[in-house]
Amino acid sequence: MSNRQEQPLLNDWFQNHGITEVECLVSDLTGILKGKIMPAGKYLNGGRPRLPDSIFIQTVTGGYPDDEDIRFWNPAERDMELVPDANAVYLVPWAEDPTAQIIHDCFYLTGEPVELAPRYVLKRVLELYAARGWTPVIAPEVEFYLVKTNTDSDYPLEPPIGRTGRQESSRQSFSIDAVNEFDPLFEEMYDYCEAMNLDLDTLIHEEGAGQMEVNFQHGDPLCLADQVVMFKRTLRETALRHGMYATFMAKPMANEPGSSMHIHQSLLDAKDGHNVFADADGRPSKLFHHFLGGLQRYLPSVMPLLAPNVNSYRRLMRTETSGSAPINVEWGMDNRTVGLRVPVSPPEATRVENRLAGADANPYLVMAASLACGYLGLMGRLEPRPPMVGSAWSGGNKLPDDIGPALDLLHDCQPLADILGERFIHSYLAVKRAEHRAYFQVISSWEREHLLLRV
Ligand SMILES: NC(=O)CC[C@H](N)C(=O)O
Repeated sequence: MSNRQEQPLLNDWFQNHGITEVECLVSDLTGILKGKIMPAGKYLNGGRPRLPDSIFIQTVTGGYPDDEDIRFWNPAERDMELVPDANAVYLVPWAEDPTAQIIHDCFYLTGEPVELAPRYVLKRVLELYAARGWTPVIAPEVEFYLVKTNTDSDYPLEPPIGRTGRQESSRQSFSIDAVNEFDPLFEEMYDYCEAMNLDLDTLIHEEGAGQMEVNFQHGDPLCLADQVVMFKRTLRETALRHGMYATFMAKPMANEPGSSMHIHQSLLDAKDGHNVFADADGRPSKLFHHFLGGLQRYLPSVMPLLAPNVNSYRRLMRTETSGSAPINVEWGMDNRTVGLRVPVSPPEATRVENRLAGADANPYLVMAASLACGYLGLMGRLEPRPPMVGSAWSGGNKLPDDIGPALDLLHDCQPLADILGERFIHSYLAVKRAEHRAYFQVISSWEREHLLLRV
């Protein structure tokens, strides 16, 4: 069954698959799936689970920010009703009893949507585009590492053991055999993804030891953000079944490159479906340049959504092991040293690849943030700087180099708050600042190593 089904088909779909249980899912700010499990019968009879809106002000460690700002923006823990999106209904292919997993939208009992929900933040940006007669198209690429299981957080992660019984010890970019080391795992991953109608395009080996990348077929941003969320869950589960972990941390190992979530973006005319990023003569259009101008102007301010953790900025630091992680918001044709790569393509596929986001980011928020920056460029008719020809590495880091300064930039950018939602931005800032404080309370091995007997 296609994921683009209509609500009345839900009953039929449940019946065809003999569904007995439903997992009602909502992505929190981090991308962690929160929700409730229900018997299918109750669900089909109209039973709708409720959750408090505080799931959207929860930190990754399960705490809540404790400051004035958050109390102002979230004065009560209000109940929300979870409403299924009939286009986001998937099987749980690994479940013993036939189980559905359904992505839900959140509404207050008074009927208004909950502005704090990442999926809603993306929806409101898409509505702005729809009001102008434009349909954004996105193709995400997600990198990840397979690693040995690791149950003691004090120990660094290690590459897993493949079919040969060995660990990778050198760069194996694009090697088919290095992917096949994990054949049984990937066979199962493909089976699961097929059962869930996740539209994977390609799988490749990336630069790092045990690092892979999957590309998704381009399409509707909301549908693709749902798919990335479901893919992450599916892969983590598959890896566990094969005695490994799959991790989407942005920089899981100090001596290996980080993992990104690149997103290719184009814009269609909603009426006739033509790509408005190309002119009639096939050349990149004025709109394309304004979109790029918006990305250049506003991406530094939206970094906390693309690089949401302390760990995310370790990926973006230029070192011998940083690989091709970008450190700037320059653009260029067919150039992987810039943050905004414009691939050589036929006019109908004219697009920009935003290479800034880490694999650790929430896909709803990455797409919302990037499209919001482009939208501001379109509205303000911003012009980009001239394209970068050749290497952009030497220009220095043009992006915030840590989550703290990144949060300050987001705080100071009113145009982004107007688009993404004032209440969302303030809650997000409070949650991220609380996480940053919690991180600072941990004394690291570096401090014990270098400061213990020297200062
Ligand atoms: N294929 C690539 O471009 C590698 C990207 C790199 N791993 C990053 O983190 O950005």
